[in-house]
Amino acid sequence: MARTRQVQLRSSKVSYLATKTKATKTSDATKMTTAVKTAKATKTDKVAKTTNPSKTVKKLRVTESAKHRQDELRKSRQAAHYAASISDLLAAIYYDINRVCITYRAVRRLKRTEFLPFYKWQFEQADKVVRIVANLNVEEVDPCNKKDTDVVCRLDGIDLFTQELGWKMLAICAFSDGFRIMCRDQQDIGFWEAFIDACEKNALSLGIFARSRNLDWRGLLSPHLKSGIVRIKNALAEPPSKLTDMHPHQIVRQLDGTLAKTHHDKTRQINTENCIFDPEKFTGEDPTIRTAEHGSCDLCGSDDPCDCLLDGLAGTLVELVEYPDKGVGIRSLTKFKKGDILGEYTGEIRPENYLGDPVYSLNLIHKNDQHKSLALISAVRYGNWTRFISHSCNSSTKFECRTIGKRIMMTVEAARDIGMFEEITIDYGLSYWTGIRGNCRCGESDCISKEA
Ligand SMILES: C[S@@+](CC[C@H](N)C(=O)[O-])C[C@H]1O[C@@H](n2cnc3c(N)ncnc32)[C@H](O)[C@@H]1O
Repeated sequence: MARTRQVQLRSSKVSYLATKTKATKTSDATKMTTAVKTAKATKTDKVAKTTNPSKTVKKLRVTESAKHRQDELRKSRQAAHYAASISDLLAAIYYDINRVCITYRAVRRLKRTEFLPFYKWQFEQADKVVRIVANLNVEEVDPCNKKDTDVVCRLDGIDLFTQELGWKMLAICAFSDGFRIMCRDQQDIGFWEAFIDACEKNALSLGIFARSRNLDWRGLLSPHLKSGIVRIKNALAEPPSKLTDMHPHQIVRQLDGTLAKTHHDKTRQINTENCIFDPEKFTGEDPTIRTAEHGSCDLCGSDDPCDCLLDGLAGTLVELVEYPDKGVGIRSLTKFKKGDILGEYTGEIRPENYLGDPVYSLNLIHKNDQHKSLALISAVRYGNWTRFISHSCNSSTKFECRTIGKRIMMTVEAARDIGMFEEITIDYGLSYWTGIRGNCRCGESDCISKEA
């Protein structure tokens, strides 16, 4: 039986706890840093009083730019030092938020009330984090207040986080177990600084991720409207999202940071989780229906049609991003392992000689005969996120033909481990780049179009 595995995304708690940096500095250390900074500032003031003012301004500027450079250097060293833990933590945050949103949707839309206690608990925990930081900004609170030590004990990092990234980002991240564990345990302010930097770089991505999945971050902030904290008021003044009615895979973050709806030749592209068979568009039986000639199920091994389904979890942890020279592509918001099935390539089933979609169509091939094409899967109008994967001459995924449950399908599978925030790529095949579609711009050293 072919090696297959549904994606096994690691539990956020476990992955973060495994990499959590040991506490090295205490909050006293932070106070010390502040004291040193103050002492330095006082020293500078003294210098200003005893020397020529113009020289001093210059000197101060030089000192400032040197300090800025030093600061940048220190930050980049910190980032490199903590990179692995931070990328694990960010993966945990996306994973946790996604889980909360899936649960919320199950309760609200599917009336799956058994998930309500989990959602309520997550909301309460997130609420505690926001409340503690809000209290801190209104009045001094005892950071070791017994009541709340289970949620947040270290206020330096989380307060800095809120100052730098704002209340909306705090409310979004507060829904994550991984983030809350960090708030409770992480005493190293250097780690917090590097983490804040990484979050800042991905703030837009996190914001879109939360908004397009309907995360109720406003619900956490609105009780604090009366607190007088202006930045909370400002965060809530942001107009409510227009993205909530759209599937996350119909929204693209463009190079200039703006959002666009997916389209091709002025026609909107719609998300579909399954292939669409229309007898008016394909003569004969639906070629995606499993028959004996397609062998056993690749998930359970059964020789008869079974109830196995490919779960779509991997697809919920990717985002659509515009890449230079290539158009829309796919950015991973988690880590995948070699062999993971990332998703099914979906679209409308068309005959093999269909010429209406030269850009997105893929052959549905026979599992036991790679040269036999059963149909075309045309994804120009209907399809899922997999249709946006760019080509690379050194790709991270590959197409496979699979028998799963009652169907046969083309899947996208990890050909090697894929890192957090990496662009997911696939090999379109040599013939793709010989026609009207221009040259490959993957930039790999052995790119097929390099000489072109
Ligand atoms: C299946 S679509 C992928 C999604 C597409 N980028 C979009 O914006 O909808 C294939 C098209 O993407 C672009 N593309 C993908 N990979 C590319 C690459 N390595 N170099 C240049 N263009 C690429 C080309 O325009 C190609 O025809």
